[in-house]
Amino acid sequence: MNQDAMKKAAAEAALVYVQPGMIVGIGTGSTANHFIDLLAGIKHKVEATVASSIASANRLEAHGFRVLDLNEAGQLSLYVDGADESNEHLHLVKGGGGALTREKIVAGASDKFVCIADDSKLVNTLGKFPLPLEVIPMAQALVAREMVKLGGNPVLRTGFTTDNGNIILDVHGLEITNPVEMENRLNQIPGVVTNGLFAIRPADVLILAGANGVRTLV
Ligand SMILES: O=C[C@H](O)[C@H](O)[C@H](O)COP(=O)(O)O
Repeated sequence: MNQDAMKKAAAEAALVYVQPGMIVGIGTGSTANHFIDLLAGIKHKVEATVASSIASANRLEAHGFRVLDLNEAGQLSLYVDGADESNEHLHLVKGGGGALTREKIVAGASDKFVCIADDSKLVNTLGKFPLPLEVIPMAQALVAREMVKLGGNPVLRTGFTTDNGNIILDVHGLEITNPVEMENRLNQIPGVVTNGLFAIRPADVLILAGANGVRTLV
């Protein structure tokens, strides 16, 4: 099974969390795209969706789903999304696709966060995948200096603007031994809109697909 087939298998296993009449929060990225396409097969169960990016909203609408504004939808029962890394505590690094801010908002408004991934994403210590920060453009240099002080190497994601009109700094080489402490610390830096650590609000369920099948961590 190749990596994309594993992503699809993880997405398929998440369908059981969709109950009739739900408004489902939907993530962003290639694994979330598989989930959207598979969800279309049980569209009758889904009352509506809330998307974490313009790209996912477009894909959902192309399948004929109703896509609501989060303020209109209120608290959601379920959010399904991929990740770039997870540890065994279901602390995540996200934002490889640049959608981290809206993802963190929708995850924060959801009772259950089901993360779907191929099993290469499970790591002992987070941080091998460069940590994305969404940054207000005028704070780029300030935030970059703060990252160097923390031992990181910030790299501007060139030619990329987030759905919120901001830039992304990908921070290489950060040692993330305490993800909750690091997430809190990065949240204090002026100009950082969101950091890609999802540790204060981790996933509730992690579905991992590998060569030997699918397993679930809770
Ligand atoms: O901003 C993007 C998201 O956090 C994605 O969920 C993450 O990058 C994983 O993407 P993929 O499913 O394409 O591996």
